[in-house]
Amino acid sequence: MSADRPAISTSGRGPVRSLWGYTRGIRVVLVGLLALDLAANAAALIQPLAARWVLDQLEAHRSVLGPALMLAGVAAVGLVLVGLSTFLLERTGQHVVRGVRRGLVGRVLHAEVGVVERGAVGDFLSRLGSDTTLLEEDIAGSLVHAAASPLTVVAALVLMATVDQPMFLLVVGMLTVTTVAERWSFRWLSRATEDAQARVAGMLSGLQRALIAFRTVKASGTEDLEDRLIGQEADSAYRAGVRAARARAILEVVAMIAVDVTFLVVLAVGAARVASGDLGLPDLVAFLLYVIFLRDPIETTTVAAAALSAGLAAVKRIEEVRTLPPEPVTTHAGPPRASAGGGPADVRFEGVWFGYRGVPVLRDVTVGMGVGLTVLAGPSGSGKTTILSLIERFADVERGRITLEGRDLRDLDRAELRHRLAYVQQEAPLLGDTIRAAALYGVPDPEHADLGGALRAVALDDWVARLPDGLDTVVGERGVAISGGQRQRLAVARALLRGADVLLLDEATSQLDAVSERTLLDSVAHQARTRTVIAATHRLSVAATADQVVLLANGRVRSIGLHDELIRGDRLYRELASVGGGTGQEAGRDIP
Ligand SMILES: Nc1ncnc2c1ncn2[C@@H]1O[C@H](COP(=O)(O)OP(=O)(O)OP(=O)(O)O)[C@@H](O)[C@H]1O
Repeated sequence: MSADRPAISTSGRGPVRSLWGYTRGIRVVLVGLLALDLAANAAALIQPLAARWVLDQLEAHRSVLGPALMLAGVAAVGLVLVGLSTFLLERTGQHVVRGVRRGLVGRVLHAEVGVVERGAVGDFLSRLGSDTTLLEEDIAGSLVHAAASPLTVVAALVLMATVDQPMFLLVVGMLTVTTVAERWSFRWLSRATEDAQARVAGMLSGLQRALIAFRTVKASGTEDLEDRLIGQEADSAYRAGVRAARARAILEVVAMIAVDVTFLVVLAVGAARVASGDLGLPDLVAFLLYVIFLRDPIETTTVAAAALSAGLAAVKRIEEVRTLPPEPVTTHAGPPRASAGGGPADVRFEGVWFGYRGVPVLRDVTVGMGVGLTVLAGPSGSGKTTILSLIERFADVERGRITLEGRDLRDLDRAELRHRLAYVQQEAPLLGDTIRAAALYGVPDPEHADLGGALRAVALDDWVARLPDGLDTVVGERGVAISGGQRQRLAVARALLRGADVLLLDEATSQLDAVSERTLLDSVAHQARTRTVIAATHRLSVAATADQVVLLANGRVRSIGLHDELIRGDRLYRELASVGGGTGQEAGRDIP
């Protein structure tokens, strides 16, 4: 199969709205956390006033014990509140991210086959991993702080206004200039973060591609080439990361300069006003303490806003996966006619047309496939796998219809349909870490499944018996510890155990030796006595025992008949049988 892989399309919703959407269900908690954060900040806000009280008491030669105790008490309460709110914020962030991650996994697994196959796997992984990690920092660090800290700044400003209005206006002016300057850095930061995340995704996709084809990479001596290509993505991610770090550093420095310059200006202006008698010394000290106090919420606001803009870049990428369309649900699906294992199920294609993104692949295909073995033959690219995919409803036909027992597949619930089918895909990947788990994967009633019988049917029983751990032998997620032929046979065993009415085999014997293939074909033939077995293959040895052979060429049904009939009557088939497989669509065009 071939497939070009365009990037995952962008979603229409703005990232801020999406981020807000993630907090559904915990908004009350967030409000509580905001209150906690504000209480912690309020405790800090009281301190300058308490300090002024201490100074006033000193000036008036009165006892400072009361105000001093209050100062210490407020500081202690403030510290406890800060610790509590930091922990609860982190926990809430983790909670939100868990929900987003689970949602993403569900989305990808329930999306349409075509949509997922067009996206690069590494890209999905990076969105699930590093993008959601950024989001976690974002939620914990910014949502609440970004709301609480500006409020604290406003409260500090209000208190400043009560102390001295001219100096209050001075502080407001300086903060306004700072905010405008910071906006530039935010944009810069957001772009750089988005770029860095996309590069990390590119790096993961590249590595994943190279690891899947690891032996080919080794055999082709292209380790250095792959190293360079993947390394380039890592370099680009580094450069984007540095740009983001620069923007973040500038932001923080701008914020700190603003506070420091404001402090100096307030000190100079305030000292002049104290000298002229317009301002009392305790007022100036309280005012200066407020300016120093501002450093913290301003820094927090800046860091939170920086995390927010970085997080929003991640949200954008997360949303692109979260909005993947799921496989459409058949709302008008009626009750199933028979359950899996319930007997004969014929599949009919009636004038079926289908293509991938506008390029026709199947053209007016009409064929019936009932109980027995149907072999789909034809040159490479003639549409054999596509026929199996359409039966599984990985995609729907464009024109015509496919029926199962007379009912249009589009009228059947997908899950119900797939329950009645068993499919062995070309690469026969194994899911499950042991032989037992791999063979029972997706089997409806694993406790009562005849595992031994299925392994015998595919001639794996002797091999398994010789293994020290038998059925519990670990074969690895991708079955790398076993040979290609054994993997195929295990995949067929799994399909047999599903007890489905229709068995779909895509090149399921391509890696088997003649003896193993014979054994497997006998099992298939046995299955075909009561079931519909449809096998796409280049190995026309399979076709010799078939009840019918459907020869495809250029997406059309060229001939239907028994193997011997086609050998006698079709030159293309004869050629395919003699060379053991087609070499391309050309064969279909050249031979009349
Ligand atoms: N996901 C896809 N996106 C775009 N084109 C595709 C996709 N899958 C298959 N095709 C194209 O459709 C045509 C038929 O492919 P298909 O895999 O059905 O052929 P096949 O007969 O099974 O080939 P083979 O024997 O080589 O496995 C090919 O030209 C292929 O490039």
